[in-house]
Amino acid sequence: MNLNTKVTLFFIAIAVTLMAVLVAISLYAFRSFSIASATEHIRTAGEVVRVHLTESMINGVIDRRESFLKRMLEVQGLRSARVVRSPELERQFGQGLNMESRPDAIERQVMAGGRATFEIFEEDGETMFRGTIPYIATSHGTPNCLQCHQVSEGSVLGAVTMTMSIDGLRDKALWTVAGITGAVALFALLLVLLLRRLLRPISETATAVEHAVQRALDGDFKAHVEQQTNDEIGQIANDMNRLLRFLDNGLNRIGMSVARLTERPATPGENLLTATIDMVDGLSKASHFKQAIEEDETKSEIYQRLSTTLQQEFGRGEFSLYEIASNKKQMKSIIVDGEAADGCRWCDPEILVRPEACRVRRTGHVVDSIDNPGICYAFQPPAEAGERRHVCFPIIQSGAVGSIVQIVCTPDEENKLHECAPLLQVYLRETAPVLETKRLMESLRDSTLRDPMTGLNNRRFLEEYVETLVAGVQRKRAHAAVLMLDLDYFKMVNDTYGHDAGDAVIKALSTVLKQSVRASDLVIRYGGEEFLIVLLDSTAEQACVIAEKIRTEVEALKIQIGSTVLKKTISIGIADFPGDSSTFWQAVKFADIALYQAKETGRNRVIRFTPEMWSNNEDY
Ligand SMILES: Nc1nc2c(ncn2[C@@H]2O[C@H](COP(=O)(O)OP(=O)(O)OP(=O)(O)O)[C@@H](O)[C@H]2O)c(=O)[nH]1
Repeated sequence: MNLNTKVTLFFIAIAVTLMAVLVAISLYAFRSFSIASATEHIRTAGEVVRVHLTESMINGVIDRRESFLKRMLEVQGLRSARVVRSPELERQFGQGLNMESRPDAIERQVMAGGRATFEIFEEDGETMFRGTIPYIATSHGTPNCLQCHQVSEGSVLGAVTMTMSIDGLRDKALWTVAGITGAVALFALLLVLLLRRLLRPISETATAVEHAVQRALDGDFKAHVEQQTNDEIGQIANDMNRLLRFLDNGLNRIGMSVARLTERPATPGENLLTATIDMVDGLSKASHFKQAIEEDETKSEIYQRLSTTLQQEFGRGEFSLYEIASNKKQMKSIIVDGEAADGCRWCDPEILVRPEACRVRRTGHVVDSIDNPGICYAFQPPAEAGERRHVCFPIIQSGAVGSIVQIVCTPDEENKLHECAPLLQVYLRETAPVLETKRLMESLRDSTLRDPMTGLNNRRFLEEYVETLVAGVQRKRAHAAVLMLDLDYFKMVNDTYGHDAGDAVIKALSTVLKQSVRASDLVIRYGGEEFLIVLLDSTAEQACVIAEKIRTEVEALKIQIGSTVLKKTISIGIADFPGDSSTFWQAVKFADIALYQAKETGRNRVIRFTPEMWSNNEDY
């Protein structure tokens, strides 16, 4: 119900109530007036009858009383008039004249009480007013009643009863009330019409403002509120239009800027306000995400955070994160469906060894099988998963695809995935430089811990890693064998064939060493032509077997240097940690002592450290 209707109904209710009160008061007033008027009439007529009766008695023509009473009835409205005698008068003068009937109950009551009585009653459909007035004997009047009547002062001599119709009075009253009511109703109607006319601009402006606000809530700020007056209401319409223009302009600019940032295409008919709020919200979250990954220590932490974001912010359950190796010849599966992984679930595993098979890696563009079904042959979801689509996003680092995010969805999730794709790309754009920085830092750090010629870890790496290594051995209550290896007469190679030949020998040896131990073991280039191997979960006795194998392989190794084939031997010293020493570096020292022993006793041999070697420490 609008304001105009409400106010109209309110005024009509007030007008009706006022008219009802007015009619009630008027009717009551007219009734009181009619009764008072009729009473006065009857009192006057009664007095006339009394004077006439007295005069008739004095003049001896009382027998004409009845004709007088009959003539009285000719007075307009008067319907009956009669006189009755009191018992005292009957006792003195008898029962009365011919027309004089017996007093009725009211007359008897009036004569007994000496007080006039008036009443209204209905007769033959007519409203009648009856009055019965007593005649009281008094000696003070002229003539003196007590001269003729043998009664005491104040006695009732008789009563006159007259009836008159008050229909005429009632009709007049009703017509008057009807006239007043009609006039008031007309006035109220005019008032309501005037009020409605005054309220119309307020009501219409309020309705227009309401519609404009509703459209604004739906993201449409193009509504216009018509200015109908030049007063405050018109000012409200004006201000509303200014506000709408300001919001429309401002939100359009914000929306366009945010849309440019997110590269999100506008959807026709979308709510601009909520879309902008969502986009700003998304950008804010992406910014927090960037801050978080910048503070992450390693790439794997970043990948893990990205995985958690895909699950929690984007509601994705099926996805893969891949990383392209720095030599670009391999691809590593980092996370699949939220879990750390080293294989593929959604793609042909061939991409891991031949990254070119991955379309995103090859093209550097988003690969979307929703828009282009079957676009990538490498996408091979497992049969039990059912029908699936994929959108793969590249994360560009140093101008090339460094990592890949693959999102997998069912056909009915296609739209949802497309909707969140722009924001996801914002996250990936934020991730790219951070991943790149981390990758560079890791590679820089790796280079300081690695010997560039052989690719083996260096002594510095061992120094950094030793704490973890010792903790692992102690936790598992296991043994680690420390092997110290040194090429025999290596100086001779340099001196005879040159430094490059010496380098080639060292490289060939490092390959043999790497291939001779497990991937979990450590092979370290400890010095120039000196190497250190830590065999984890291995006692010195088991290490002796491996060391012997290394020795024989090196002995059999043929290194081609130009037209010459070189053959070298190696000496190896072995110590057991913690079997020989409770500290790791002491075990290294013991392995070195054993190596020295091997050199001293002829080279090309494996010597296991014994405590006696240490007791002769001063020899070394
Ligand atoms: N080519 C080459 N030579 C190196 C490298 N690092 C150390 N050397 C050389 O390796 C030689 C080490 O020789 P020595 O430790 O004196 O002893 P050796 O000749 O190996 O004899 P023994 O160890 O006693 O059997 C030195 O001449 C170093 O210059 C390297 O990276 N490349």
